[in-house]
Amino acid sequence: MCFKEQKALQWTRGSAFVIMFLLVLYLGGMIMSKKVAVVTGSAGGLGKGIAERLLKDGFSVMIHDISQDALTKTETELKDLGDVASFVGDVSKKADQEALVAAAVEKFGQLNVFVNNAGVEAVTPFLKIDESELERTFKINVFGTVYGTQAAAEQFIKQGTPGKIINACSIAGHEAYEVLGTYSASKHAVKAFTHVAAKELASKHITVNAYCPGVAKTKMWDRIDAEMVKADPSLKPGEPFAKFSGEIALGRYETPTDVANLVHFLASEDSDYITGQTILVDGGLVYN
Ligand SMILES: NC(=O)C1=CN([C@@H]2O[C@H](COP(=O)(O)OP(=O)(O)OC[C@H]3O[C@@H](n4cnc5c(N)ncnc54)[C@H](O)[C@@H]3O)[C@@H](O)[C@H]2O)C=CC1
Ligand SMILES: CC(=O)C(C)=O
Repeated sequence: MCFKEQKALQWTRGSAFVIMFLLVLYLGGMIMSKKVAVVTGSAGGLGKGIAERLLKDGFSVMIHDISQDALTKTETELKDLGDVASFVGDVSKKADQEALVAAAVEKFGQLNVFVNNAGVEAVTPFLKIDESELERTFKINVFGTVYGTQAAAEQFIKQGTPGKIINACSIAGHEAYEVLGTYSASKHAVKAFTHVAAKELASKHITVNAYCPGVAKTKMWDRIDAEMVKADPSLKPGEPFAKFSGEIALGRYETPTDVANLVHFLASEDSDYITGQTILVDGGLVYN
């Protein structure tokens, strides 16, 4: 090979190396710049709707639930929408929440949004509320929200990036409803923790807000309806749901999409100047 040919070969090799290097940098940047969201309790109901919307928004999403079977089914359903992975855990256990954040970071490289969606209802006349109901409801709805917020905030601080925490509150966090005393109290506690976490974490560029749905026809409301009928035998199945949703000004019950539209906004840069807010998304039911 003559000197000219050797030079040309060297030049070609050098250029190929530079192009490969730039490509790796570009693809790496693309992967790292893709924002990552975790949604707890997202095997079904409102959480699944939120996960679906965030995937469509371009987030990589770690879905999560206590129910392995439901979670696997949902992951399969969502996988054509984008980067989705799943993690089984119990929000009421601090170690599970830390493991959830670690799994999201290991899978997708970072964390940007954490949605404390998982929650349970409790339907009992006040005089019959017992220790096990108080413990279960507060452990999942309140301890779960605190542990999720702590685990996510620790990760944002470690990354040195801003972050967004979005909690599931409820109309029951603004009003208190008969036979929903324990549930209402737990959602009032979620509201209080949303306020205080927003105040304490603002200096770290972490925002904390909540969505407060009204009456959505998920499995939760199917159970509430059944329990309300049990508590008042004069009611027929479907009547409690019809009574609650009949009071909605916009004339229809809520869908997961209605809730996901608000969470989409709270997860986006458009909400960067909003923190400590518990926003009603109820079609016109509670006004404050
Ligand atoms: N459905 C409604 O009308 C309203 C719901 N909300 C709130 O929205 C959130 C979602 O509600 P829905 O989708 O209706 O409930 P849902 O009962 O239909 O779904 C909740 C999901 O959370 C999971 N989950 C329950 N306990 C868990 C735990 N310890 N750890 C991990 N996952 C757990 C369940 O397996 C389920 O997949 C809840 O926080 C609820 O309180 C608030 C207002 C109204
Ligand atoms: C389920 C719920 O959040 C209610 C009844 O307010």
